[in-house]
Amino acid sequence: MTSAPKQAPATGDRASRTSQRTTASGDRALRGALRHSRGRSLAVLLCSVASAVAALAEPAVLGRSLDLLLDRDPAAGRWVALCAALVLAEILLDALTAQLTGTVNARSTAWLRTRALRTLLAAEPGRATDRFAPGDLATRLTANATEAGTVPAAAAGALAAVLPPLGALVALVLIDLWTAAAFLLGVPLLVLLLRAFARSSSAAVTSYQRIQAGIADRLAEVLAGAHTVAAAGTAERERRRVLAGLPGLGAEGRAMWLVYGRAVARSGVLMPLLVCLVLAVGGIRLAAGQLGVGGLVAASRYAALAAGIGAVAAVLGALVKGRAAARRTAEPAALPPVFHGPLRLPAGGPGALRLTGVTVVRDGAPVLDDVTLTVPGGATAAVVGRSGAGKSLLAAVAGRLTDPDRGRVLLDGVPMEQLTEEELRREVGHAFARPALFGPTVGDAIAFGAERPTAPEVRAAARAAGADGFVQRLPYGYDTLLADAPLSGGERQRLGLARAFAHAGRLLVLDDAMSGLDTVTQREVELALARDVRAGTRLVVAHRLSTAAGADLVVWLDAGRVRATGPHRLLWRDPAYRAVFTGSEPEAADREAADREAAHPAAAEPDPEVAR
Ligand SMILES: Nc1ncnc2c1ncn2[C@@H]1O[C@H](COP(=O)(O)OP(=O)(O)OP(=O)(O)O)[C@@H](O)[C@H]1O
Repeated sequence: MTSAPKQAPATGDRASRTSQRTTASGDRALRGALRHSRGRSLAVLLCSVASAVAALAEPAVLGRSLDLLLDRDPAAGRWVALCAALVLAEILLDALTAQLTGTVNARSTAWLRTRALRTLLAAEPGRATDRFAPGDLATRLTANATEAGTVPAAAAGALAAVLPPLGALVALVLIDLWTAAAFLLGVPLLVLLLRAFARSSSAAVTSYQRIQAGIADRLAEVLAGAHTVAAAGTAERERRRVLAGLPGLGAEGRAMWLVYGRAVARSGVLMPLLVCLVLAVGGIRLAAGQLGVGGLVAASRYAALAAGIGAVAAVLGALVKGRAAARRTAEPAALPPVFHGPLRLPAGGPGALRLTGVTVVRDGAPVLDDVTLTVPGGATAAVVGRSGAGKSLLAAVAGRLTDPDRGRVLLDGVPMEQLTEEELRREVGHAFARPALFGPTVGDAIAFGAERPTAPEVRAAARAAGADGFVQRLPYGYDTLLADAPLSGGERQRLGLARAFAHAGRLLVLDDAMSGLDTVTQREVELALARDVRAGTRLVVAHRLSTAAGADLVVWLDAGRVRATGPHRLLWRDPAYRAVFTGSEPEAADREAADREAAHPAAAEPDPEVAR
């Protein structure tokens, strides 16, 4: 099946609405993560606030100790001990905060990632990869989720980060109004600095993350197509294409560091200037006898603490980065889930399949157009048609891997979307041309499904799919690790078929699932399917004439529409139908058919069994 173009660029109002929506869903995800680690986040908040309080109390206690020591007051010992206790408490609380922050980060990341993954898997198959390239999705669920996961702890720590500077300012006011006034002179500059930092770093971070995901995506694409790239001799060109984003990434990275560096440099100049100013004013006040030595020491320490407001830039930076990352993680999680109803199928039903007026629209155009057909219960229907006719889409709709935009699909009279998920997946099976195999071992790959078949059932299914022979020859048979089992395309297909057979329900959809089998093996598998697998309705997408000839009914698709349904032998009289298999124009197909008919004469008149 052809995939749709990735993420069309949005423009103007639409782009801004999309951006607002993704920001809102990112923030919602962050609130969820915060709720999930509420207790530990609160502990981070309490520990960091307690540490900040200890840091705030320390200069005052130190100043007081100094004054008492200078006065040779016997109470000085108690104050020195208090000072030491405060320093110790600060160290212990910081260590605890670091440990708790690590836990909160890990839990929040896991929550965000699980949530995104759950919604991705609950969405219609293919929807996510239609909208997001695989490498991009991988980055969103790994690196971006990790960055977003730091937000709850960073938010809890942010309060503690502003507490010492603000508290220090209050302490300055209490110690001496003039020293506080000297410090306040520089505050407007500080505020401007922080605002500029938040604004410019947010844009650079978003752009950096987007380019990074682009590189990851192209890399995943090239790795998946490594054989094609090698065969085409385009490795160098692909290397350049994958890394094409590097200069942009470098530029955004430099921009990020430049913004950060400028903020640090400006605050690096501003802060010592402020402390010097406070010391100068404090010195004048000391000389004037308005301030004691301890007061001056405390004021200088508080000025340094208050100047630490610049460190808030780092916390702010982490929050900005995390929020941008949360937006990216939450975006795929906004895909709508597939709806499942509460109904079950009638017991013992034959698996009659009915499609009425089924239309599937992709990229604004119908790719299945008003398809109506009936496959009687227990019958095998072959779906044939030229490449791109819509066969795979029809198979996906019939097995409810995708929902039609219009029309209905009924199994034994029950609308598919009204079935419970368990009933749907128990009664409707699929096999594909390029199956993905899951499970540590070969046996697990066949057993993979909602309900696990027994080992004899797995073997029986493998026998029916023509897989038992080569599986037995593997070093540990069914227990061979998939990673250690070198499989050809046809062998993979047979394992995929075995998986479908082991879980066969009343409807089995085989989408080109035997294309890699030689004709003799295919015949054997078809016989075994009829003989050894649970009886039911089969919908078989096929390009081979023998499959159409062996089916009870053929559904002939042409450009997304049903051109005719009927038995193969009757459809075969139509040169256009024959051309589907011979690949030639109808006239040439006509000649070929005439030659064939000369060898195997068949009725020539149109037949009422063929529906058009
Ligand atoms: N997700 C999608 N987005 C856009 N177009 C799609 C999507 N899926 C399928 N199509 C289009 O629908 C049409 C039918 O595709 P489908 O895969 O069903 O064809 P097919 O008959 O199975 O072809 P083939 O025999 O080559 O496998 C094609 O033109 C394809 O480009």
